Amino acid sequence: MHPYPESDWALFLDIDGTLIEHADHPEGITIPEDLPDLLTRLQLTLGGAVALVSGRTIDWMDRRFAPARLPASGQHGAEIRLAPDAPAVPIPIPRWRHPLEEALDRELATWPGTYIEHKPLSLAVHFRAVPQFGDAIMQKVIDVGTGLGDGVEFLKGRFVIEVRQGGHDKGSAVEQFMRSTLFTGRRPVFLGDDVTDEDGFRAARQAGGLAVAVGPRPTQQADHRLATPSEVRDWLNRLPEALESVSP
Ligand SMILES: O=P(O)(O)OC[C@H]1O[C@H](O[C@H]2O[C@H](CO)[C@@H](O)[C@H](O)[C@H]2O)[C@H](O)[C@@H](O)[C@@H]1O
Repeated sequence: MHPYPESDWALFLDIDGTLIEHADHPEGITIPEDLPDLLTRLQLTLGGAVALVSGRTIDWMDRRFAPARLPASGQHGAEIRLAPDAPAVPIPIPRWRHPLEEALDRELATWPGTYIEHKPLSLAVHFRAVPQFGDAIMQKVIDVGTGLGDGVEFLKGRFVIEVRQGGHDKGSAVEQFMRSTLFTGRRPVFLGDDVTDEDGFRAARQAGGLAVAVGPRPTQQADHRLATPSEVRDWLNRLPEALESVSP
C-alpha cells in the first residue's frame, strides 16, 4: 500500500533507481522534464524539509536538477548542505584517494567494460557492461584499496563498487539533517532502492520515521514499497494535493 502523507514529514530522496530510472552509464540517465518543478513544489509543501541523499555529488545534483536547489548530501554522506543557501560541507579529501585512483586506473585498464567514476571524495567502479566479471572486479578493487590506509570502506551497489571514507553514510546524513533548522521536529521518510540506502532507512526509522523501498530488492526494513521511479514520481506529484485535502 502507498504511504499516506503527513504534513510533518521530512522527505529524504535517493536519486538513481528512486527518483530516476537507471541507465547503462552514469551520465546516460534522463531527468524527467517536470522533476525539478516537482522537487520545488515538495519543498514549498513541506516547509523546505526535502533533501536529496545520494552517492552522486552535490554539484551534479545542482547542475542536473536546476533550477531546483535542495538541501543535499552527496557521495554517501561525505558532503552535506543543510539548506539550499548554505555551503556544502565536505569531509577532508581521504589520504587514500589519489593513490587508489592511480592504482585502479592501472589495474583495471586490462578489464574492458569497467568504468571508473572519479568523484572528489570517493570512487565508483562500474561493471554494468560486464556483470559476469562483477565478483572478480569487486575483489580486485578491495585488494587494491585495502592496503591504502585507515578508514577506507567498500560499498557494493547496483553493478558498482564504491570506495569511500568510513564514518559517513546516508544514515549519518539523515541524522545531521534531523538536527538542523529545516528538519528538526519532523518525521523522516526515506525513499531508496539500493543496499546503500539501508543506512538511510535505519536512521529514519530510529527517529520514528518510515522507510519506503523502491523496486524489487528485498529488505528487512521497508515500511512501504513503490515499484518503480515512475511510480515514485506519480506518488510525489499527488503528495501536495493529498496534504491539502486533509489540512483543516
Ligand atoms: O545513491 P544514488 O542516488 O542511488 O546513487 C548511487 C550511484 O548511482 C550512479 O550509479 C548507478 O546509476 C547509474 C545510472 O543509472 C548506473 O549506470 C550504475 O550502474 C549505478 O550503479 C552513480 O554513477 C554513482 O556515482 C552513485 O553513487
